[in-house]
Amino acid sequence: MDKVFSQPESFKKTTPKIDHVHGGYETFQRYSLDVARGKPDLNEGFCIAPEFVDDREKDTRDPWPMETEDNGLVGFKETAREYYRKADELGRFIGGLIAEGLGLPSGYFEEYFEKQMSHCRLIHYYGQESRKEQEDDIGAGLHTDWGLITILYQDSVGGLEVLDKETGNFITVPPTDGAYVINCGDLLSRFTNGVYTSAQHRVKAPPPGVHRYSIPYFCDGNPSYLVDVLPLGAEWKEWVEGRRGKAPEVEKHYQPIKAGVYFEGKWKESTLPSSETHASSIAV
Ligand SMILES: O=C(O)CCC(=O)C(=O)O
Ligand SMILES: [Fe+2]
Repeated sequence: MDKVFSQPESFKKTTPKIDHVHGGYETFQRYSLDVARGKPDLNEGFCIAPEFVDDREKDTRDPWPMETEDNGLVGFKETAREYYRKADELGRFIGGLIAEGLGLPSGYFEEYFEKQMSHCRLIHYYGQESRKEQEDDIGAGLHTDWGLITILYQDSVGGLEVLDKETGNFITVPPTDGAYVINCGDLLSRFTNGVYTSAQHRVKAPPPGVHRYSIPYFCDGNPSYLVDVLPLGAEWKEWVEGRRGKAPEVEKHYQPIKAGVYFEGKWKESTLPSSETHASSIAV
């Protein structure tokens, strides 16, 4: 992954991410996941979207960066595609387990996963060497993930923390060899009427000179899928399995929303206008 990010800026910008749908290179400090904090996150990314993997959109543009012996990227596309597909499979499998755990048929979330708009981000965190390290240097601001679940790989540097809502303390999520972190996202929370909560988490920036890499795969669902609160209560299981009849009345904490609409809204609120805008504010 370091090979991707060590390319010259001009090269990285040949495949820019331009909107919430497509993938591509995301410049340093593009996002500010903690909207209230309002400071840019100290990371850059490369976002792999469906069109990078299955040519679904029949876009003639090759979204992948050029691979040459000189730039060391030969094999990047193939490896990244393979990773995306495997993560997608794992997400569906875990989705099946979650459905079963909720007393639903294991295929309950299949329609959600069908042609889903998943994004896999390769993330590179780094502190700014020109600046003194600051206590509040944040690699990724406090946030919840947006989709059903996230499958997160992190390297051995550490820095991921989850907020304990009861105490207000942060709990570190140490890197564990051979293990993924699975996050429950906002849409799973909405499906379960808040019974499952999407935990707030953040990433502390590594100290100057240290580089951290992670790969979250976000199961963000089919954009047209209407996410609605599963009807909880005694009749719940029966109603969902039969998919018929009127759902038992429950007090919904969330209104139905299309997965794509939710995702677009969250992306827009977390994205800064452009890295250039912020370059001036952090240069001092
Ligand atoms: O890099 C990490 O460990 C977590 C990243 C994350 O939370 C996110 O991108 O949503
Ligand atoms: Fe996250």
